[in-house]
Amino acid sequence: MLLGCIGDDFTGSSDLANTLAKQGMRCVQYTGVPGGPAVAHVQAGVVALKTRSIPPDEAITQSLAALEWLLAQGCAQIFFKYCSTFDSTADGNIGPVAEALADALQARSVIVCPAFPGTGRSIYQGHLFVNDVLLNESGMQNHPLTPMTDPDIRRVLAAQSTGQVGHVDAATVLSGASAIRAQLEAEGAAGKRLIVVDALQDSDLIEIGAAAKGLKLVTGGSGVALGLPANFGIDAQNRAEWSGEDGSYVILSGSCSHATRGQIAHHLRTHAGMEITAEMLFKGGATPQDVADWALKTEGLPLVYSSAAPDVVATAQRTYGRKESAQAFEKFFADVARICTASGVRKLLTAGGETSGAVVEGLGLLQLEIGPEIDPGVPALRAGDGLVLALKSGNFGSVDYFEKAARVLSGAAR
Ligand SMILES: Nc1ncnc2c1ncn2[C@@H]1O[C@H](COP(=O)(O)OP(=O)(O)OP(=O)(O)O)[C@@H](O)[C@H]1O
Ligand SMILES: O=C(O)[C@@H](O)C(=O)CO
Repeated sequence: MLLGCIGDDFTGSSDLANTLAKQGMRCVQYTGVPGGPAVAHVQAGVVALKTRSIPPDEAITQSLAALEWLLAQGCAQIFFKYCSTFDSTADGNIGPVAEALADALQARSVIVCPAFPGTGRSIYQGHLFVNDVLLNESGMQNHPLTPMTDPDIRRVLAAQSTGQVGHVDAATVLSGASAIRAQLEAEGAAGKRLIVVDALQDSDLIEIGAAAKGLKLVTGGSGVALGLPANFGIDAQNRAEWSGEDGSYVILSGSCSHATRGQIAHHLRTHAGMEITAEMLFKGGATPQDVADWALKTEGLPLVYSSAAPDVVATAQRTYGRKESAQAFEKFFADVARICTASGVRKLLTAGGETSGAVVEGLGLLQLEIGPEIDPGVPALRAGDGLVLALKSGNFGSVDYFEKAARVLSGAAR
């Protein structure tokens, strides 16, 4: 294994694996830290954790365990993947985990670059934009678990780190890989170990990737991984073969993100859907078995969703608790997925990082092979014979994403 990756959620991990696979790396996504060695042909291993919104000390412990396993597989470079909207709580976990990994690897200059221009996320003067608005005006200020209210990534990171935060500005990035590397070294030498790097477009990320050659630790969104495979001499033309599955589908969405809600509204115009509310979970009204039975007997692309507008989510959180309601929905979706796959569903689409993590863990899927891209940041995945999946990050995908994903999972073109 050449490149070892640690993802703080499951959809984000498949987003990273998608980028690496598109750049020709033979890549596998693991659910948590594997119990044994990786098979020999894997060039990039992505250990998917569910550490984005748990207490920082637990996130550090899990991330260091992943690091230990990846180093034992021979990885020369470690990549810590977090969200392109820098999703974090007030305490972390991006800063605490990045610092713990940097300590363990004795890394002096660590890139921090959440940019993903393909999905509209760019960084200019340390500020994160989503398309043409700042992060705190993008809808992310209403996220159920990690509301983002400050667009200055340097300030957000400094508040959750022990050390000072450095910066490589856009003008330096536009000057190319050597200038970026020189500024990274200078910031590191000045004691600023975590260094926010501006990036506006893919060509910036390729230069940042080239500047990262030989660095022990790189952190960011999937975009900054674009330039890393070339450092290992990987040919971008290498692509794994993909064949889909026959059989029925189920779509499960616990994502309350803006893009997902638009995709759901679009999908419900032509497909059947069942909404799950907090009241149904906490006061009774639908069991996972009832819902799975409905999905199993519904033709086409049945959608089960709890996705709701920010005021509905806020009311549920006030009434039942933020953590309690999140966990109740996640467990519910994992149970529905278990019943559906045990009853013959072969194609599973999930929306939302936490939701997808709960489903993949609930199904006990240990590793996922990476198939073709459905939409930027979302690959088709194979969990072994008879089950293919697509794990969609909340804000990813076009408005007709669910139908497109269904086509790719069945082996057709997008
Ligand atoms: N109606 C609801 N009320 C309260 N909480 C909800 C509701 N529906 C879902 N949730 C919870 O909100 C959280 C949504 O997070 P999730 O990561 O799944 O989606 P997302 O934030 O859109 O995706 P991503 O992290 O990929 O951007 C989950 O923990 C889910 O259980
Ligand atoms: O980087 C992103 O935006 C996604 O891969 C993700 O992590 C969302 O959960």
